[in-house]
Amino acid sequence: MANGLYVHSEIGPLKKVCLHRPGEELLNLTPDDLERLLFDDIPFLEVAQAEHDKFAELLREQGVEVLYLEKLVAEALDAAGSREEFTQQWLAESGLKGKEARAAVKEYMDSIEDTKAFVDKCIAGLRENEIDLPVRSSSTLSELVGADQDGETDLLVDPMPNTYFTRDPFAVVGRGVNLNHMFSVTRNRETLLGKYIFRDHPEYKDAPLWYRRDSAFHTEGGDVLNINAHTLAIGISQRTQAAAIDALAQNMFWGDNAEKCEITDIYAFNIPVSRAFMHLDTVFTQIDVDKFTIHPGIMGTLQVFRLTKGATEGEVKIEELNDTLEHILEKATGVDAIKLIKCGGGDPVAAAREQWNDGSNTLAVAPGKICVYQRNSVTNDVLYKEGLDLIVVPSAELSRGRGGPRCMSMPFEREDI
Ligand SMILES: NC(=O)NCCC[C@H](N)C(=O)O
Repeated sequence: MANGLYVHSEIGPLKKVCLHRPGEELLNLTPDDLERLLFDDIPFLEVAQAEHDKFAELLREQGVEVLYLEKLVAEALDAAGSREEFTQQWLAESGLKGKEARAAVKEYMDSIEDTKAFVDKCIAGLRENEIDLPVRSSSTLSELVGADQDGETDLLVDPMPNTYFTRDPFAVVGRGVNLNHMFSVTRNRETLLGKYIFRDHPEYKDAPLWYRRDSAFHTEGGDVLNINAHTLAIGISQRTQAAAIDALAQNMFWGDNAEKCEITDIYAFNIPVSRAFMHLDTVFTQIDVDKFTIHPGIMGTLQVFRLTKGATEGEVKIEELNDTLEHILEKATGVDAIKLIKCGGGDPVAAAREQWNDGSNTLAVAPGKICVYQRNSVTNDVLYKEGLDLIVVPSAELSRGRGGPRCMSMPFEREDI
């Protein structure tokens, strides 16, 4: 069994990370589709790519091996001969209406010889004017009513513009993976990419899954923080339902792969439901052994629960922790004194503005050494003063998707601390 996954913390020296360079999917964003596709503005692709290339280069300079998601998927499909199966599933989840349209898109996708180019196209989406669609057969009501009902759109298949936020469709925990069922229909298609990597890729196949994309409840990787080998923090948020955490705990403690799972304690943080706070990592990330960045807006309002394995088959114990966040984190991490560093330096206006552009969303490449967005200058000054080593990522265009360095990365391997 091949499985090159190993993540036991948020801050251990980063060895391998999975990214996606934003591609033509961003050229298929139009103002009318922004809200549905979970964007707030249309990034300028050329600049977004240059910023992303810089992010990758900065990571490589730190000795991190950068893996590209689309390449991994292509390698997985080629290695296992599973491109046909993938295509069928991608088509089934593409929102295409009618047999004829589906057959025409299938023919077009099959004609792309190179598997990497095919995966890029699956992510980019398809415009109506890209293929010769057969005249509508009028054989189904949905074809007759068509776009008028769904709102005008010139897209035949939606793009997956959020793919560069590799943090969310799956999350590596220990030596296994939460393969998520995501909150939105549009983003849930990204989990298909993960399904084939962790099933078919020569280096990452047969990964034990702690969560499955066909689960009933939704959860996303931005809510998952690896505190240590045995402790997981997870947000109850707009994107992760409490019921998904119940299911995850059940799988980790009692599921088919439970003997491979090292997690014994799951801390569930109930954060306010809003677009600005969509995931736990938009308000809270670990940056050093004893330090976290935090959006001050959530302090004092947090309800926290601890889930542990019960004594009888299938039992999960749940206790509510009534203590300060610092004390709860001290207990979770085993560190004597935890320091919470406020985004925006405590100024509510700077905090709200910089949190909107992911001031609390940092990626650690080692304890105390973190990637941050350049634009969050107030928060970055505070972090410098606290002694952190900052790797500054240009962010004028990347930030328009509402995700920061942590959102744009999924660690596959970290050294233990
Ligand atoms: N972990 C994260 O906070 N990811 C950012 C995701 C942004 C994306 N536009 C979304 O709404 O899902």
